[in-house]
Amino acid sequence: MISQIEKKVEMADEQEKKIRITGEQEKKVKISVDQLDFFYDQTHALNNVSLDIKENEVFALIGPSGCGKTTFLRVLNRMNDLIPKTSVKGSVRIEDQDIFDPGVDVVQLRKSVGMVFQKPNPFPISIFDNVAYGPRANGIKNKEELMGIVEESLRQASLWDEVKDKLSESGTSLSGGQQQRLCIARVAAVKPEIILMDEPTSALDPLATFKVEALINELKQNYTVVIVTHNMQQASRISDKTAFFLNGFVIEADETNQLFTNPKEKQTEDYITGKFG
Ligand SMILES: Nc1ncnc2c1ncn2[C@@H]1O[C@H](COP(=O)(O)OP(=O)(O)OP(=O)(O)O)[C@@H](O)[C@H]1O
Repeated sequence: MISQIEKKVEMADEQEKKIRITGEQEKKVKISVDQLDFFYDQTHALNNVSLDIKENEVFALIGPSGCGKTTFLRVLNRMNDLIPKTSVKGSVRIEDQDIFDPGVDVVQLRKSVGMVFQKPNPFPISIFDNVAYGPRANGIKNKEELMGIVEESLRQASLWDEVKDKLSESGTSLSGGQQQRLCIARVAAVKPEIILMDEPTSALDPLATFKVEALINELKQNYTVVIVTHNMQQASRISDKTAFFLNGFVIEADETNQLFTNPKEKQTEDYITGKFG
């Protein structure tokens, strides 16, 4: 009798394992980049880049200075459009939409692909107004609705408990790490699908870095996160996949664990073992 029960439990475990593995395989591709080239006038900053980034994963971009990581990140919400004499070839699709299609509403694109910068950049207005800024710009005026969005966004950014009693104080009065989490709340408030982060912890101390890393790990439940980092330990701590960039090329992209423990390319190995960079 006992062994029958044990067998049933075992079968149920197997079944669950199968479902989970199938679930993993069915993760949708959120961003599909195909043969992407990017130029700043004559500078060929990205060269034939093809990558798939899946939903609800943290995707890290690593590589030495000037290899194209930030350029790649900024292509994803067409921030580079703002720089004169730039040009792009190839395609970037977010789900079914080609983001370079002339019909694309770039303002809408930047709402669904939010960005967090290296240096925390809260507006010199209250904590509440910082987070409510985007929703207000989208036409939400109702005070209760705004309050709900502000609380939800600050909770998502793991900042609510620290600021709930001082929402009217200036965003710039917070510590660097809190300011960065405020910026993440500001992005979350417009309900993006993708969050781009350009070295979001490089201006923070170790404790603040730890908090933002923990937050990134939680954010992937609701968002796809693409993050540039100079810190390889950070990439290995927080990301599911990593792409190694060099001179505008993607040399290797793989599961983070695989890329750091068993890289396929010699250049990747040399970089992660500190032979150059
Ligand atoms: N606004 C710009 N105008 C002209 N060239 C640029 C501009 N931004 C970047 N570049 C050039 O494009 C190439 C890629 O730069 P990018 O900033 O994407 O590299 P990165 O890997 O993010 O570097 P870092 O790690 O130092 O931030 C470099 O040769 C850089 O000089």
